[in-house]
Amino acid sequence: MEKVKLNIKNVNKSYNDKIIFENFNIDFYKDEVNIIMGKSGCGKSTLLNIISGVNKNDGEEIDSLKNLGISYIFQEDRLIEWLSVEENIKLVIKKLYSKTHVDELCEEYLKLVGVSEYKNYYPQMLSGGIRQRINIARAFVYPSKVIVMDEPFKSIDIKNKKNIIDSFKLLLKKEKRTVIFVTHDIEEAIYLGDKIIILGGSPIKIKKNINDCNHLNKEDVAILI
Ligand SMILES: Nc1ncnc2c1ncn2[C@@H]1O[C@H](COP(=O)(O)OP(=O)(O)OP(=O)(O)O)[C@@H](O)[C@H]1O
Repeated sequence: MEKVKLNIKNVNKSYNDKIIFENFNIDFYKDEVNIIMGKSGCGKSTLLNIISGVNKNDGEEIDSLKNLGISYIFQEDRLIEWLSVEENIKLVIKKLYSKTHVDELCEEYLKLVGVSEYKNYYPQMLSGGIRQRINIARAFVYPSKVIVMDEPFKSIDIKNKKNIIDSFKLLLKKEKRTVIFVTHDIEEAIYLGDKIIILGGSPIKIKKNINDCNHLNKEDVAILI
């Protein structure tokens, strides 16, 4: 079956006199994990910010993904320190559903990422790994169609990283979302990605679209970055 694509067209961005993007087009597979890779400073975060409508495109406004509803997961979690874990989760859905349903969803998602026992804790009482799991649960509990992730597992130690990535996979298995995910970690990209897009050059071009990530190995990808 032909995969459904989300097309982003005519991205333009310059900083001072440096052109980062010039009439740049990119496609993402709907409801799959789209990984974006490329050398440091090439423009990955800039692209995420434009396609999600956080930053303005230079020139004509683009048809961004904003209208689909977006959840963000960054390297640093954005938990609110003065709210408990449970309150942090409920905050993003309390206007959408009845109180009973909000309670149910909160319980369900905290359980899915394995942190139910911390529901009454405050973020500063928790480790970075637990905080990031809560952050992921919060991104998923909100009924967004798109999840934008910018190196979310970068500062997590290897042991916790594996657990967190597995929680993330479990959430994706439960419900389909279009994930647009920037990472420098090739293993992470191969493990999670359905499509890997490698960016490079100045202005940026797509150096390679890897549309089938089965049977890829680290060296295949490393050589392309
Ligand atoms: N607000 C800004 N003002 C001026 N230059 C900027 C600004 N934001 C980004 N840049 C420049 O644009 C280029 C792309 O930056 P960007 O952060 O998008 O790269 P990146 O690929 O995400 O990098 P990394 O992998 O290191 O996170 C860099 O040269 C950066 O210095």
